Amino acid sequence: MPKVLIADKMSNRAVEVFKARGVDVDVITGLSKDELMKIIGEYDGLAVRSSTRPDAEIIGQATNLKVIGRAGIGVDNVDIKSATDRGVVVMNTPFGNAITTAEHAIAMLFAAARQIPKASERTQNGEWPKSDYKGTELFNKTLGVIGCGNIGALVAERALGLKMKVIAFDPYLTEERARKIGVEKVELDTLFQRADAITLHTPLVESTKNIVNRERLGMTRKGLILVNCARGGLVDEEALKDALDAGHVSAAALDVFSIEPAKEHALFGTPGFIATPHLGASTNEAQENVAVQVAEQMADYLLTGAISNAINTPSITAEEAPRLKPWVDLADKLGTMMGQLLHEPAKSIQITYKGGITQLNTNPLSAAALAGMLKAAMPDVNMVSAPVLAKERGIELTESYVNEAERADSLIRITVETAVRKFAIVGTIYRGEPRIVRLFGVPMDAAFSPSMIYVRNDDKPGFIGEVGRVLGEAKTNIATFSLGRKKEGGEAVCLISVDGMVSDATVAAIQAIDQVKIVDRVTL
Ligand SMILES: NC(=O)C1=CN([C@@H]2O[C@H](COP(=O)(O)OP(=O)(O)OC[C@H]3O[C@@H](n4cnc5c(N)ncnc54)[C@H](O)[C@@H]3O)[C@@H](O)[C@H]2O)C=CC1
Ligand SMILES: O=C(O)CCC(=O)C(=O)O
Repeated sequence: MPKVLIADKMSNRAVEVFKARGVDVDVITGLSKDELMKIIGEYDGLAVRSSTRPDAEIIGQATNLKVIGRAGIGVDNVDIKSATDRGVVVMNTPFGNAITTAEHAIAMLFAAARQIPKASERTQNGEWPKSDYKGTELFNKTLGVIGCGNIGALVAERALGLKMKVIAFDPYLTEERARKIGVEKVELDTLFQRADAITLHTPLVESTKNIVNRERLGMTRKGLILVNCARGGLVDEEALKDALDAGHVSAAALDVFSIEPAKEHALFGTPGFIATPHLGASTNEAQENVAVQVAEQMADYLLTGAISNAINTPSITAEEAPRLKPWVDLADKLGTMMGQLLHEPAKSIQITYKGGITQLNTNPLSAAALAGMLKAAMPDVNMVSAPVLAKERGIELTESYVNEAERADSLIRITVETAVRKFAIVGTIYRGEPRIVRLFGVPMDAAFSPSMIYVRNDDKPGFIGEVGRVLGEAKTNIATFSLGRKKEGGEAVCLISVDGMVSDATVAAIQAIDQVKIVDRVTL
């Protein structure tokens, strides 16, 4: 039974889902990095929010880990590269807390426009400071949305409902989508120049770091309201403090900070400044949504191989997973065989899908073939890490699709090119079993088995008897013997399944047989 650690506080619904699905689950929150490193090796899955930060060192100790699930959207607390290199799937829950976070941004906008927190505090202190708080009406004002994805679009829709004008900057926002949401797509500087209020909804990446900086704040209208419920680091906090102190920015509401938890900050106490402690996703509804979703996704993956909302590998739906399984297995076996028979580095790999299989999601099959091929040199590679590792090693992957397949309903052909040769292996599934139907240009029909001997020989009499003699003398039992040849008397290929692997001496004895050109061992 797979075992999962929930390392951050999340709704107990996650535990209920894991248990109901047959996944063993421990909830241990507040662990130090050292404590987590000591126990992470026991777990197949790690579920986190934002406090736990699975970095390269933690992932390095996670010898059984298959999946990290983020109950939320931002995965900036997870070292995705280390996870990918170790073949660990990283998944998030992209929609479960989006509405709640959009509502928080709108709440922050109102709170900033009317300075509600300070007015409330002073009223409750008995001051009745009515004349100190003349706010800003939002009606008819222009809201600039930076990042118009899930949450940005939800904020835009709500602001339109408040009868604000909404302009948006997002390099990936199409005119069509902008029209559908009802926003005007503008350039970044235009947004800074035209907006009465700006709200941020991008991830923190190189292009968004300090996207609100001193220069851009200088372009804005006097009295600007700024809201950030996305990520700390999007706003240059020092420049914001100066703009608030100068009265150029009238109010700013931050839910997120460049360093969290932000227990002390230069902005604290600045007039017009409002802070919440990264509460964007903190509602019962959102927390239940993300907890249930992350537990279901992780359980699906651990129990069935279905992958949803993964950041670092293609998705496989729950319906697809069982249909793909035999083909993933075939692709892995073909790739593994190829990897063991190649004796020089691959430059490129071409995978051709033929027949009915072209209707399936072939991304996982290509990843499995690559993983199989790389396994000879990198035993820990898997479907998640293989595409990245292949790319890093300069191996070019191309995929092609042919509607018709010869001699079978569906075929997978893997062709690998090295500096000196080009090899191809073709396989199919017949009656539920993976089979090799062509090996290096020679038609054959062979099953895969854990130990195989591959021989390339001249098609001349006496060969089979000689191989039988060598293996008999080595006390090696032959399970199956498959032969194929291009033409009578031409080049032939032979795959022999044996019980247990043969020794170097046996390989040398086969190599010494007259007709033999090449002998190799394949272990699956
Ligand atoms: N405060 C909180 O508790 C929460 C914060 N978040 C954060 O909110 C942010 C937005 O989340 P979603 O809308 O779900 O993400 P999303 O991926 O749906 O949208 C992000 C948008 O930013 C855009 N973008 C990327 N680079 C950009 C750039 N240089 N300039 C402008 N736009 C750019 C993308 O095209 C995309 O449309 C994320 O950083 C997420 O981590 C999400 C949930 C809760
Ligand atoms: O889990 C949380 O409270 C933070 C949510 C968040 O920032 C996210 O989902 O990106």
